[in-house]
Amino acid sequence: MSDAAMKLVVVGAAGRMGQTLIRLIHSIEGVTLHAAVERAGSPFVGKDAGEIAGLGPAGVIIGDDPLNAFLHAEGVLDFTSPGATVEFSGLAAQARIVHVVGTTGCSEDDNAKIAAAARHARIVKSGNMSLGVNLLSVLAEQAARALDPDDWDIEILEMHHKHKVDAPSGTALLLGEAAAKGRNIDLASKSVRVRDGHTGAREAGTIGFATLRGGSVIGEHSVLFAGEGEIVTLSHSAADRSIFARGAIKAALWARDKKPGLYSMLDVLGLSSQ
Ligand SMILES: NC(=O)C1=CN([C@@H]2O[C@H](COP(=O)(O)OP(=O)(O)OC[C@H]3O[C@@H](n4cnc5c(N)ncnc54)[C@H](OP(=O)(O)O)[C@@H]3O)[C@@H](O)[C@H]2O)C=CC1
Ligand SMILES: O=C(O)C1=N[C@H](C(=O)O)C[C@H](O)C1
Repeated sequence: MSDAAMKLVVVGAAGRMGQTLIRLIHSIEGVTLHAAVERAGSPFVGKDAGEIAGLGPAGVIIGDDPLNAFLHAEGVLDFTSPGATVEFSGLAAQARIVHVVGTTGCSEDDNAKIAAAARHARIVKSGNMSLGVNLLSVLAEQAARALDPDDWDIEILEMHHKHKVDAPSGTALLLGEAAAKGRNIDLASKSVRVRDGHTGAREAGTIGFATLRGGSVIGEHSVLFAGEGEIVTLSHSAADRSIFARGAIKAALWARDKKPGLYSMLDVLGLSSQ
């Protein structure tokens, strides 16, 4: 592996995560900001990425041509939107660079296209890049395995800022998948994503989701195991977006010498159980 700083592109550079990534890349060793990209027509195109992130001039001007940005880079950090991420996965595969995907709200079809791109590219994708949430998912899987589904109901509660556009959050779904794995069930057929009106009693063995949105909340997640007379709650609070950015940069460095494939943060953090 090269000792030189890894050349990274930030797509969605002017977004909440894009700005956080640019500040963090500037402050840590081993990585350098090679290019910054926004969508064509964005008012941020042509502006200095460092200025937009509040650092002062960085000498990297935000462009709108992702393939050109990827060609001489080694990795792309992508916290944008599902449609954009699908496009970037194809371009990153073409440029043979690492693609770290934090974007949430991807459909099954989007995920299939990203998985196809991973035949030629090293992609690390996770609904949450933080160490804490990935550890929480391991604990949720263990608790779900240990607690009898006839006696313990699993509910996942999340709250995010008012600008968030997808629900349930990528993290809530990641935690749901972990709990489903612990119970050896298929999440899609056992999840209850919405409750409204006369729903009838709760069906044993299902995994429920509840979504709150408001203010500037960065990310709150709880997995509740509700039994007769007691509740076990496993939870995580994000106080700063840098936890996600730090994880994304770690993922890019980890994937630098890996073979093409679709990896998760559990792989990056060494928390994967199989
Ligand atoms: N996995 C994780 O750890 C985390 C995941 N996320 C996820 O990351 C995503 C982004 O979140 P956040 O930063 O808050 O959102 P923002 O809306 O603040 O930022 C997204 C940025 O991407 C830009 N963008 C969209 N499409 C394109 C495109 N085709 N080309 C270039 N840029 C594009 C947007 O531009 P425009 O405004 O013009 O559309 C915007 O600047 C969400 O899906 C969120 O859930 C967030 C935090 C952590
Ligand atoms: O949109 C956000 O802000 C976040 N999105 C991710 C998610 O959907 O879980 C991760 C984090 O909670 C912040």
